[in-house]
Amino acid sequence: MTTWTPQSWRKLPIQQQPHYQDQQLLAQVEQQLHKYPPLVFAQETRDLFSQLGQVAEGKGFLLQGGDCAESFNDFNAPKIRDTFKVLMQMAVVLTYAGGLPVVKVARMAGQYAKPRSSDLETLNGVSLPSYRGDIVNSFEFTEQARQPDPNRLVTAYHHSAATMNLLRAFAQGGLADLHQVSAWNMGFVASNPLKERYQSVATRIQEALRFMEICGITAQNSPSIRETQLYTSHEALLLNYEEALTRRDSLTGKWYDCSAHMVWIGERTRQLDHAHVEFFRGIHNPIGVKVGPGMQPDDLIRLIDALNPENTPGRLTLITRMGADKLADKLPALVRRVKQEGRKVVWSSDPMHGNTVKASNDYKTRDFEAILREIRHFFAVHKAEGTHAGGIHLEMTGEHVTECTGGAYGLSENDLSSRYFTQCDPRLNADQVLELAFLIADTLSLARK
Ligand SMILES: O=C[C@H](O)[C@H](O)COP(=O)(O)O
Ligand SMILES: C=C(OP(=O)(O)O)C(=O)O
Ligand SMILES: [Mn+2]
Repeated sequence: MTTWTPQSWRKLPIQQQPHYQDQQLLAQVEQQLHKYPPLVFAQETRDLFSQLGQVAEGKGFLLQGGDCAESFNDFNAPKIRDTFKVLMQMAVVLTYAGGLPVVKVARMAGQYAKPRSSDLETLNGVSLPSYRGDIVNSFEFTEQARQPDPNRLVTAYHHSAATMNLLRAFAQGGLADLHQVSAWNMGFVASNPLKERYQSVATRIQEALRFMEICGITAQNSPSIRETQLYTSHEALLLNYEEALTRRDSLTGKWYDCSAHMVWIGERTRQLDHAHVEFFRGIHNPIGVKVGPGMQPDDLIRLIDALNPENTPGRLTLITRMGADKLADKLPALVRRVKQEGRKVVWSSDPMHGNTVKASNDYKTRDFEAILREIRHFFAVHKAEGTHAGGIHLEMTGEHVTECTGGAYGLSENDLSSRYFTQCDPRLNADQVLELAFLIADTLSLARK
C-alpha cells in the first residue's frame, strides 16, 4: 500500500465531483482554507470515537440526523434551534426507553455536498448540470447558478462555523436542560392525535426527573442535567474541501479531518480502490460508510479492513440503507459475516435513502410507514443475529415541512406542495420524527425485556 497523505486521494479515480472551469481559483480557495482555523478540536473527535466504541460494544445508541442538504439561503437561528431541539427531544425519549446513553450526532454544520443519480437535470426540454449541494453550485435552475463555483467552499466554511458556534452555545448554554426538553415532549404529546399511545413514556420521564430533583439533583448543581454534547457530521464528498481542513493534531501527531467530528462515505463513492476510501483511511476521525442492498459480504469485509485495519471499536459505523422491502433479505448475511469475522463496528439504520419514491404529483417523497418498517426490520435482524442495533440515521428537520407522507397527522401526497422546502431529499418534519422516536422507544423497551 502506498503512503497516505492528505493529498494521496488525488491520484485515484473519483466519482461525483464537480467540474470546475477555473482551476486556478479553486487552488487559491484551497490555499485560503488551509490557513483557516479547524472547525472542531481533535480531542472532541476522540471523545466521540470512544463513545461510539461503547456503542459498538452494545453499551450505547447513536442518534444521527439533520437535513439532507443544508442551505445557504435558508440559514437562520430558528432553523438551527428547532432541529437542535427536536434532536434533544428524541434523545431523551430514546435514552429513557433504551436504558443506554444516546450519542447525538447532527447532520449539520457542513452537510453541503450532494451526490446525484444524474449529472444533468432536464426541465421543459432544457438540460443543466444537476444541483450538487450549496458548497458546489446553486439550486436555482439557470445556467449560471448551476456552474460549480470554487468560492462556495469558503462560504460553506463560514456557514459551518456559524452553525457550529450556535450549536455549541445551545448545548452548553441551557437549551438542552433535561427539564425543558421533557416539558417540550409533554407539549408534543398533548397536541398529537395519537397522544394515548405516547403519553406514558413522556410522563414517566417527567416523573424520573421529578424524583431526581427531590433527591437534590438539579440543573443548578448538575451539568449532566443542564448541558449536553452534540457532535457534528456530514458526507465528506468534496475532497478538495475536506483535504484543506485536514490537520495534524499537535498532541498526538495524527491527522484529523477537522471539518466535523464524524464524516461518512456515501453509497455512491465507497469503491475500494477509489479516492474516498483512500482519503478516509488516513484520517483518525470516527467515520461512517453507507451500505446499500447491493453490498456483498466479502466486499464488506474488504471495505472494513481498508477503513479500520486495527479493528478499533468506534472507528467505523456501517449505515445500512436498503429499503423496507429489501433489508430483511439482505442484512442478515452481512451482519452474520461481520460477527463471524470478529469485526467491531457500529450498525446504524438509515431508513430514508432506500425508501425514496416519486409521488403521483412528481414530488420526491418517503412514506412514514416504510421508514418505520425498515427500522423495525433492522432491529429484528439484529435481535435474531445476537448483534446490537446501534443507531439510526435520519433526514429530518425541526421545521413543519410537508416532504414525507404519513404519520399521525396523515400527510398525503396532496399536502406535499404546501411546505416542500428541501433542496434535495424529503425530510421527516418535527412531528413525524418525534413520533418515530416514540415508536422506536416501544421497540427499544421490548428489546430490554
Ligand atoms: O441525499 C442523497 C442523494 O444526494 C440523493 O438521494 C440523490 O438524489 P437524486 O436521485 O435525486 O439525485
Ligand atoms: C447521499 C446520501 O445517502 P446515500 O449515500 O446513502 O445515498 C445522504 O445521506 O444524503
Ligand atoms: Mn439524502
